[in-house]
Amino acid sequence: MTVLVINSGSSSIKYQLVDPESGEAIAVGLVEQIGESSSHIKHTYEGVKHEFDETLSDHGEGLRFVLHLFDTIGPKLSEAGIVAVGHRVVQGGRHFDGPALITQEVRDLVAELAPLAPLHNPANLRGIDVARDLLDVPHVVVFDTAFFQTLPEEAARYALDREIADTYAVRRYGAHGTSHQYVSRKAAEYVGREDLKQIVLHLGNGASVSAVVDGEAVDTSMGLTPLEGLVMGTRTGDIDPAVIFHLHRVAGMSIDELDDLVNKRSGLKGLVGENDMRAVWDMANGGDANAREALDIYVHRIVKYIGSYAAVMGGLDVLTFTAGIGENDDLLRAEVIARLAPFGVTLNAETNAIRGDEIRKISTDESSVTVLVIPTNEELAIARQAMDVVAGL
Ligand SMILES: Nc1ncnc2c1ncn2[C@@H]1O[C@H](COP(=O)(O)OP(=O)(O)O)[C@@H](O)[C@H]1O
Ligand SMILES: CC(=O)OP(=O)(O)O
Ligand SMILES: [Mg+2]
Repeated sequence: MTVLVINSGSSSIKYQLVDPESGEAIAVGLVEQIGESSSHIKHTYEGVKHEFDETLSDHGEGLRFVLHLFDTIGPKLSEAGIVAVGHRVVQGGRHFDGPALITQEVRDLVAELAPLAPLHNPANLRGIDVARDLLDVPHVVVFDTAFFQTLPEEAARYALDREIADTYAVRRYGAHGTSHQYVSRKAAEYVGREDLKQIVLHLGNGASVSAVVDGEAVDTSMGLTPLEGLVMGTRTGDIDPAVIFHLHRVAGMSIDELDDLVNKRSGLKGLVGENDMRAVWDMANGGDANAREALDIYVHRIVKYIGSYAAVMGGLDVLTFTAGIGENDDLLRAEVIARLAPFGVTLNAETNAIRGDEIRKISTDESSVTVLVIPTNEELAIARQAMDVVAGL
């Protein structure tokens, strides 16, 4: 029994054929740079990584290519015991507080919500359409926003004209919820207690932070769209919204140009020209002052959120780093923790230097807060939620 999980990002598709019970990934792959002149595809099966360069104009073509790889390299999808396909969808608005079987109505809602996740929902939708066309099993959508449906109104409602906000469904929906839920549960299991005040830092290309009390989300940094909050690979995170009006008025930029600026040409990319954190470190180590400043801005924003969420929760028991940067960048973690020294948080430099897929505690036993690194696994979480839906059919 297996589940095929499809996680379409803004310019990528991550996929896994996974056994939801054991958690074993039977085949995993990644398609990158979709829509650029050459896309790169990696497909790993039976311990062998197969790589290709191919022109793939959109996510539909990308997914067709991937499904073809299963037939040529393996495992053959018709013989893989697939009982469901699980799709990641970033924006579910207020319609979904859990996974949903894809029906025409659900598909239409995902399409309708596209303006609230412009980099993600259209790509998610293309993946859904192609996969439904080619695989005749139940398809389930798992929403990034579902975990944040419990946010109290004081965190979810913006101080905006109430009628306008409600008419146009303007509020904080959050994103990366599947990861924040998976990681905060793992953290609770690790420390052996449910009654915890936790902060989860999901630092990937997109980045977000959540505050979780006794397993429920009470605040998160992404907002109406995945633009608000932390500094990201190409997104600004928090800025004064007046920056938009100002640039529209003084620089004559259109709304679409400004949308593109803040979503695709800002963040690390806007500050130093590179959106890959490893490249930013290389530049900073080579003496590039802008790159060092970008790291400072990145860390400053994270520390600001940790402080405010600790205050919102009235304390902090566990702080967890996850996703590409959170899991792999020990230097960045050390810089964040060093800034928390006045609050009694202390780093264990030895465990912080460990690399790998194991959960590890990177604070000392004396530290006022337990600091963990927990690899996220959105694909496994999606596979398990898809199984729950299928089991109820
Ligand atoms: N060893 C590393 N040090 C610093 N950053 C890393 C390292 N490995 C990966 N990353 C960063 O992780 C990010 C991608 O994270 P990921 O969670 O895969 O993002 P997404 O799911 O949004 O594509 C990239 O910015 C990459 O630079
Ligand atoms: C919501 C979001 O930013 O997702 P990703 O990090 O996959 O781009
Ligand atoms: Mg991601």
